[in-house]
Amino acid sequence: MPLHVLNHPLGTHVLTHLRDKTTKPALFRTLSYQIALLLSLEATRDLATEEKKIETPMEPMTGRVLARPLVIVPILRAGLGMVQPFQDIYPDVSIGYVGLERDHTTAIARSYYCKLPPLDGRRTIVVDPMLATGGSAAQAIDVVKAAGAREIVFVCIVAAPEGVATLSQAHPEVPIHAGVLDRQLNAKKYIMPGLGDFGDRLYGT
Ligand SMILES: O=P(O)(O)OC[C@H]1O[C@H](OP(=O)(O)OP(=O)(O)O)[C@H](O)[C@@H]1O
Ligand SMILES: O=c1cc[nH]c(=O)[nH]1
Ligand SMILES: [Mg+2]
Repeated sequence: MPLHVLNHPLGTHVLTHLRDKTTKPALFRTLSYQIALLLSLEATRDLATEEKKIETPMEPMTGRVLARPLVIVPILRAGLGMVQPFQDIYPDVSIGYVGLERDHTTAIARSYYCKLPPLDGRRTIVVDPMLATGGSAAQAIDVVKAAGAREIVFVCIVAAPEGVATLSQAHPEVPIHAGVLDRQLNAKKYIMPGLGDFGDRLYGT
C-alpha cells in the first residue's frame, strides 16, 4: 500500500514548531492536536457513506452520512497525543489501547497493555506519532488483526524510511499516512532530523 505524506502548508508550519527543541509541552500538545487533525482528514477520505433521507427547511432530500463507526487505537503512550481530534470531529468513535515501549538499548518494543473494543466491520485507525524502526507499529497491527480488525490504516506524524519499509513488508495492505518522511534513523534508532522523543516532549518527562 502506498505511503501518503501530508501536503499542506499548515502541516509544514506545525511540524517545524513541533521539531523546534525550544517548544514547551503545552504548545507541543496543541501542535500535536493540529497535525493529528489534518492527518485524520487524510486517513478518512475514503470512508464509506450511506444514503439518509432528511428534510431541509426548504424540501425533502437524500443526503449521505458515515456508514460505520471508527475505532482509534493509540499506541501508548505517545499515541494518546493524536486521539483528541478524532473524538472531536467524528460522530461515532471507539477507542482501543495498545501499550508498547521500546527498550532503550535494543529498540525492540515490549507489550505492557491491551484493551480493544470490537473491531470487526469497522475502520481501525492505529495512531502513533513516530514510525522509527517500524517495530511498534507492526506489532500493534498484529494485535488489532488478531482481535478481528480487517480495514486498518496507520497514521503517524514523522516517518523514517526504515519504518515505512518494515511496516509495508509486515502489513502490505495497510495504508500509511505520515505528516512527513524524514531522512533516516541514527545509531540509537531515533529519527533524523526528527523531533526527539515524542512521549517525553508531550508529557514533560
Ligand atoms: O518504530 P519504533 O522503532 O518501534 O519506534 C517508535 C515508537 O517509539 C516511541 O515510543 P516509546 O517506546 O518511546 O514509548 P512512549 O510512547 O511511552 O514514549 C514512539 O511513540 C513509537 O511507539
Ligand atoms: O525519533 C524517535 C524514535 C522513536 N520514538 C520517538 O519518540 N522518537
Ligand atoms: Mg518514548
